[in-house]
Amino acid sequence: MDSTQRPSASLFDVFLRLRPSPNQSAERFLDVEINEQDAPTHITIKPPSNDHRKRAVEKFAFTRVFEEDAAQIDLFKGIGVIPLIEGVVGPGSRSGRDGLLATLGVTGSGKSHTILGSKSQRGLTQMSLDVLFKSIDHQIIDPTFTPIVFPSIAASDVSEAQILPASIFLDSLYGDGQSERGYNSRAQTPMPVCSSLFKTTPTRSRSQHHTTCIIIKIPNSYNLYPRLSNNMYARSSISSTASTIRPVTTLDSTYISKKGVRTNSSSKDASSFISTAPRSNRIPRPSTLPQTPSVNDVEIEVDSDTEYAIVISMFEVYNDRIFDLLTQSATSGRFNAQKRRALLFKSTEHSPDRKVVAGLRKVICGSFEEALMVLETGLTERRVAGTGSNAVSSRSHGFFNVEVKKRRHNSNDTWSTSTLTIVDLAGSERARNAKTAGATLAEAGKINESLMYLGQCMQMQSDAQDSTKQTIVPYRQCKLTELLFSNSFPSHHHRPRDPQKAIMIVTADPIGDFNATSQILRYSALAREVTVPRIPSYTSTILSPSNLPRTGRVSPSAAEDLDAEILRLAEQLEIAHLRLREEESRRRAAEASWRASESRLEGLEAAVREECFAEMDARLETERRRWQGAWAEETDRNEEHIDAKIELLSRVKDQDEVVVYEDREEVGERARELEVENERLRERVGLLERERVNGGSPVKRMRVLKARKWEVDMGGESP
Ligand SMILES: Nc1ncnc2c1ncn2[C@@H]1O[C@H](COP(=O)(O)OP(=O)(O)OP(=O)(O)O)[C@@H](O)[C@H]1O
Repeated sequence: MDSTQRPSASLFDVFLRLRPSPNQSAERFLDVEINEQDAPTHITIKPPSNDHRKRAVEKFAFTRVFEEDAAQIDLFKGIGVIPLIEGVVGPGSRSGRDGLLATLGVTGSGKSHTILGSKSQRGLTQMSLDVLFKSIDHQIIDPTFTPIVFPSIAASDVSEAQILPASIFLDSLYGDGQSERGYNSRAQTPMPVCSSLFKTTPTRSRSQHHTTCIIIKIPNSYNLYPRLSNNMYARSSISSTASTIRPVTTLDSTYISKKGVRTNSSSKDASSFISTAPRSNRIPRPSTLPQTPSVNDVEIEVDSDTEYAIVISMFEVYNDRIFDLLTQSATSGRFNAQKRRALLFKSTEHSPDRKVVAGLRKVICGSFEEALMVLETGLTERRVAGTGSNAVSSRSHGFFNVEVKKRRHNSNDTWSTSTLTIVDLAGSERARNAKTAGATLAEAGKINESLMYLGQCMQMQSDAQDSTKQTIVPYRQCKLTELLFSNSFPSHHHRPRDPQKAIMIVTADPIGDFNATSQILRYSALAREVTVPRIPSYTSTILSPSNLPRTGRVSPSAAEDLDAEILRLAEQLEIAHLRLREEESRRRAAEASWRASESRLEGLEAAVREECFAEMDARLETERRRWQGAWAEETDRNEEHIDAKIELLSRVKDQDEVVVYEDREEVGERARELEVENERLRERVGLLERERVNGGSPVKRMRVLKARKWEVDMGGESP
């Protein structure tokens, strides 16, 4: 069992992180196999001693195992997050490659701690953002300072999103004068001092490009904050001429979102979401968030001739439905799932080859602080409810998307986009342990179901190791697996793209729930092995009649042997159970992929039918036209024939008498005359024919041409 022998096309690098336990004396069911030369990659699990039914020892292989003493920074540097960010940024002038970083584990095992950090420690998300912003600091384009770029950034979005700069987004939620001053100082557009309505003011972006934006004085009756009003008008000016600029209340989705595409939320005008936004004290303050571990020593390669824009969006998958985390008034502290509108994961007009979450609100962040505030805002919105297993348990799968847009410096090129997606999965749990009830129990059911599907998909990865067969990953079974895997395979569309690079961190508590943990390890590990301690079989000897005393009682030594045999049989039974469960999960996966293939076949059949019908229709039409042409030709010929007959008859009728020649010479003379006459008439017919073709009625001309064309099509010679 070697974790390094993974298939080259493996979907995830899988790392295991063990959670430290405050209770050092508790019995561990999980042990790490120490590797003298290298970092550990294997663990074994043994059922706890109080569980008498099971004795099988299972061994699992991971890309790397991080023990309890591993710090956040060890994870950050040890699992390949830095290459992942580099990939997304796209070193040099290369375009980026999407990256996915996710955590998986039993509830309370440390997923959120790893990915989002704690009160004192940053998580992988914050460290990734820090490295990203630090690396592109001087090349980042912020529409607050460079409003002219806003339309091009918005136009590069393919997901019918509602895009807005962070300053507007944050002000709309927290704009009661309590925003972080550090943040405000960046967004402070000069107050209008002009007496006229419009004034052009040169502004300077962080990257030192001179731009001009229009500052407009807004009447206070709009109940907006002056700074916000100015910002918004500055943005309005991008797409409007002075004469068409409308009051702030009419700033609408046609400006904010991509051309003409309106989402539910974006159909509200800006003032409505601003004026209804609650004014809360709970504004996230970057300065109070943890500053450690520091990633100042981490550098990634960026192209100096490139400018970047960072667009952040967040959503959660709750009960198999997708909800935007940046649309609700996060600071309200209340949550009303009824009011939230689920979003679709679908192909859009601008993204026909790839499904995207359509209609999200996306925020352009010009700085690390802004990104942190947006992240905190989304996290507040995320559904969090206390359960028996974990006091602050994630009840949904949270997705944090960082889109890195890049284009040549100072150019009008379109932006290319790569996305780093960070996922904090909800934890699996046993309802019995979690003591959940009602809606929370139903949530747990959905969470476990989606994780089961995820498990099936991941198991394909370890199965692919043993077989040379191409495995089909049944990822279309639920939203979660669709979102995680739909980008995992190479695109054969006209715009080929690399599959995403993905990292999965499995978190486990070595003294936690054995059953739940072992289940997750089984499907997430890159390889697995089951062993049972061998006990010789005494059954035949013990139970042989010669060994049984005549009294019918079993001697103490025979009883011990019997116990051992029962134990051995119980272990074999346990292994059989394990294998059965595995087979069942394989069967489910096979059924799912069978269903997926069936639906694909149905699609193919429909497409082929469609094609056949279209071809048949086209042929019928050609045949009909050909027949029509032939019919018209025939009619013309008949008409001519009848005309000729009539002419002949009328000529005969014009002759008063019929002359009978008896002299042979006279007959010959007359025959020659008739031949000459005949020749003359032929010439005349030819002349008339040509006239008819050149100067006849257009309809007749068409008929003749069609008939000739048909003769040519049918292999005849053109005249
Ligand atoms: N490596 C660690 N070091 C220190 N504390 C940790 C570690 N991992 C987890 N914890 C602590 O354990 C508790 C539970 O962790 P966390 O909330 O991250 O679990 P979770 O897996 O995200 O749970 P859920 O799925 O229910 O959201 C938290 O108080 C967290 O601080």
